Amino acid sequence: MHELLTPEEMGRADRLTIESGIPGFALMEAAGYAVADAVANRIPLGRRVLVLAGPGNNGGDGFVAARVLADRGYRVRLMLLGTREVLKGDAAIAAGGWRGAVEPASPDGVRDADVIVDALFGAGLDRPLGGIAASLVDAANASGALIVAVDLPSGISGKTGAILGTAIAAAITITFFRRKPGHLLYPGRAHCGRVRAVEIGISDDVLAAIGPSAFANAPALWRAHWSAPRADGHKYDRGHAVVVSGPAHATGAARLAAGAALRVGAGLVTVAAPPDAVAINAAHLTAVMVRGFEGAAGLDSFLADRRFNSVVIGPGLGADADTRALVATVLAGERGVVLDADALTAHRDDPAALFARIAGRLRATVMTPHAGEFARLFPDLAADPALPKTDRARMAAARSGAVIVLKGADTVVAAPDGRLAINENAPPWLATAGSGDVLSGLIGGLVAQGMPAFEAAAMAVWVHGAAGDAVGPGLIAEDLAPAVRGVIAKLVADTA
Ligand SMILES: NC(=O)C1=CN([C@@H]2O[C@H](COP(=O)(O)OP(=O)(O)OC[C@H]3O[C@@H](n4cnc5c(N)ncnc54)[C@H](O)[C@@H]3O)[C@@H](O)[C@H]2O)[C@@H](O)CC1
Ligand SMILES: [K+]
Repeated sequence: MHELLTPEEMGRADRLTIESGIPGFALMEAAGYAVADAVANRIPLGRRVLVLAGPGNNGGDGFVAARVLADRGYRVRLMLLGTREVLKGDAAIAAGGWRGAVEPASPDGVRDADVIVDALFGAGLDRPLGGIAASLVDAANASGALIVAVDLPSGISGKTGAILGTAIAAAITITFFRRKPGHLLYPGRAHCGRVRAVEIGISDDVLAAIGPSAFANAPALWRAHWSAPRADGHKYDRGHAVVVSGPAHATGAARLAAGAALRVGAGLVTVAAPPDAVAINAAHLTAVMVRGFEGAAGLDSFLADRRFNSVVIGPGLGADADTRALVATVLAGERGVVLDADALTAHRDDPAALFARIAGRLRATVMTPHAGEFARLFPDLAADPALPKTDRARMAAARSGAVIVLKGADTVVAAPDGRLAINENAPPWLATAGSGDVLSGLIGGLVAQGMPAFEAAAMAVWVHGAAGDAVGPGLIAEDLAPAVRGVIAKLVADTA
């Protein structure tokens, strides 16, 4: 159930199902029943329900839910946005089954309800809410009633999670078949409350025919590409990750990354340090090894050892020409590379030169920008307000040839081939100094173990979120690597 469908893909799922012989109204009935069940599961019989129905099929679902809830003994009122004549097709049939009064839309009438069923707009929302629709939404939000949204909170784009005008703040959202990107992307996510995707009679064959390319970031997406150590295994089977350290005054980031790479299962991890930073790194590290190198030429001979199979570079380095030279050296080798922080910012004046180096590579390349770093490398994509975060990440991946981890509360991982994962397990405690260094180390550790770039990046983002969740309030970056242990243990147990 980790596949996501855009509203457009969901419309295709609907059409393919209807073409296969299932009437559209059967889908609407199933949808309306599921909404009624969601209300009935939480609210005692006899309570007051107000259904806000819109002019399209989302409103049709609302009519069905109203009928079912009234039949079950709830006191149901229904308010319609527009006149009955606007209802077409299945929505008109659904309205025909509703025996109660149809109240005209009026914000003043949005009161005296324990529950509001928001069936104003779903997948068909195509412009910002204004006028009476916006007033109804604002009145519902202010009413204090528990709001159950049908498919999407009205005003939220299912494709992008953007608020179009104003939007319902739901406690529960019942969506159909599969979730939509707008349920996972902010600000939409914050408006959905708890989201449940329910079956309404669309078959998995339809899913296969559509071939979704966006997914919620869950173990099902990458678990098959990661394995626990073999019983007869050896540390040399688990890869050797390298993390490049900054100078003496900026070494902590590399150690955070190195510790994370080791915890997530790399067999060996070495911090490659400039001469002035060897001693300080060595003083702080135990299982992680330290070796010195001097300049790009020094790093090049260091990396001549083919057993190193991933390199994390950027944290603590400084956004300057020396860093660009080190990055060029690292990218010239045939091993997985994670570019983070200053390795990205150092290329702000000529991102195309960086992308040209990545283009020729055969091995995994992952870039992990936060929004600011992203804007430095992809200023046009960042500045285009019409592009949702998903499209920005996808276009950046296609342009650069790297897997892009566009970080944030709803981190998006995009592959150059268009595959996309939206992460949803990161707690706000992760927004703290050094947290990103840990993430780049996790990716480097997984790439060292032989995982492909997209799967490694998605798994690392998920492990990072789960570790952050395990630590909880008061989290500092140093807590994350130790917490990875429990996350991996649970992953192994769950999929044993
Ligand atoms: N696609 C499917 O598989 C199924 C869809 N169903 C329901 O159908 C919904 C989609 O139905 P529709 O495509 O009719 O779309 P909606 O019911 O979401 O809305 C479409 C109507 O709203 C109008 N509209 C859009 N934005 C507006 C705005 N800002 N202000 C005023 N009017 C606006 C449109 O002109 C159109 O009349 C889904 O969200 C879901 O609830 C369900 O019945 C079950 C099956
Ligand atoms: K809705």
